[in-house]
Amino acid sequence: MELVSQNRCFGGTQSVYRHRSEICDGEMTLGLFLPPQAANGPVPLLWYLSGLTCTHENAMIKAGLQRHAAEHGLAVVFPDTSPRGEGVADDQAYDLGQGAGFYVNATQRPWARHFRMYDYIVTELPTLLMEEQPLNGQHGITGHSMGGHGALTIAFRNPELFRSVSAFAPIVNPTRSDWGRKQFSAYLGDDEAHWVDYDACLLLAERGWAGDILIDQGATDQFLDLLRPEAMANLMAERRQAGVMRMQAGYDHSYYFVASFGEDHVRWHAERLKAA
Ligand SMILES: N[C@@H](CCC(=O)N[C@@H](CSC=O)C(=O)NCC(=O)O)C(=O)O
Repeated sequence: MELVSQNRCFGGTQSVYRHRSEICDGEMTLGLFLPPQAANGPVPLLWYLSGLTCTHENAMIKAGLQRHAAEHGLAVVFPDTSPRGEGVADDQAYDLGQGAGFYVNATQRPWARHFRMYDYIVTELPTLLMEEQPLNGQHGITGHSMGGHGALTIAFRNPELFRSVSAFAPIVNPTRSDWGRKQFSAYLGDDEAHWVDYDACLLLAERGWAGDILIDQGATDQFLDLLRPEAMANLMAERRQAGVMRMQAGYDHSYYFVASFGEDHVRWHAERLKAA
């Protein structure tokens, strides 16, 4: 990975790297926070997947996770939300194409060549980070909105890699939402059988999750009808799934909401990754 920038941050370092991705067939950018503890030996890694319109930078500069990660000795990676560049397919809408990869492996033209964010997060980037950074192989995953959808679906499908999971205002049931149906149709085609692997509610119903789950959701989020938190709440109750789902009074969908509950999420992951 090529270092783009590095800043001292809460006794650790906040870096930005660029690297060639074989999976996405192009250049990808990411943020990586290393806590002060990483100077003394490998540390666990928390993955933060961002939402629609975000780059690697939004959460890195707005969520305030570094202070809590430094306290608990966790590294945090902030990947981009899609491949980018002039030769990469895009759409004029904010919720399709660049900045809106939905953490799937696209199978349809013109997306299939570059839009392979599921494999990028699950296979290529973990390998690269483990090779080059002081990480101990314990991974937790969280994310916001589209990134919350990514965190839940990726954890549920890869419990051997991701030991802890949480989400902020996730899209929990994209096969029943306009934040999902439009994108899955474009990226995966119209056969809905191919969408099942990317829907957190459908995956949890089919596979369960052996650990517990933390979800925070603003009760006055402007996108509640698209996020469908009630589908996950009902399912968790039906399945008797261990976890905590909190409807936070007065909070919207913004990074003010994420920053307000970031400390709880970092602690959640630290407790579970250190116990692993
Ligand atoms: N442009 C749209 C919505 C954009 C938006 O709210 N993006 C959120 C994530 S939404 C789900 O994935 C976000 O994180 N934005 C970046 C930020 O820094 O706030 C609109 O305006 O309606």
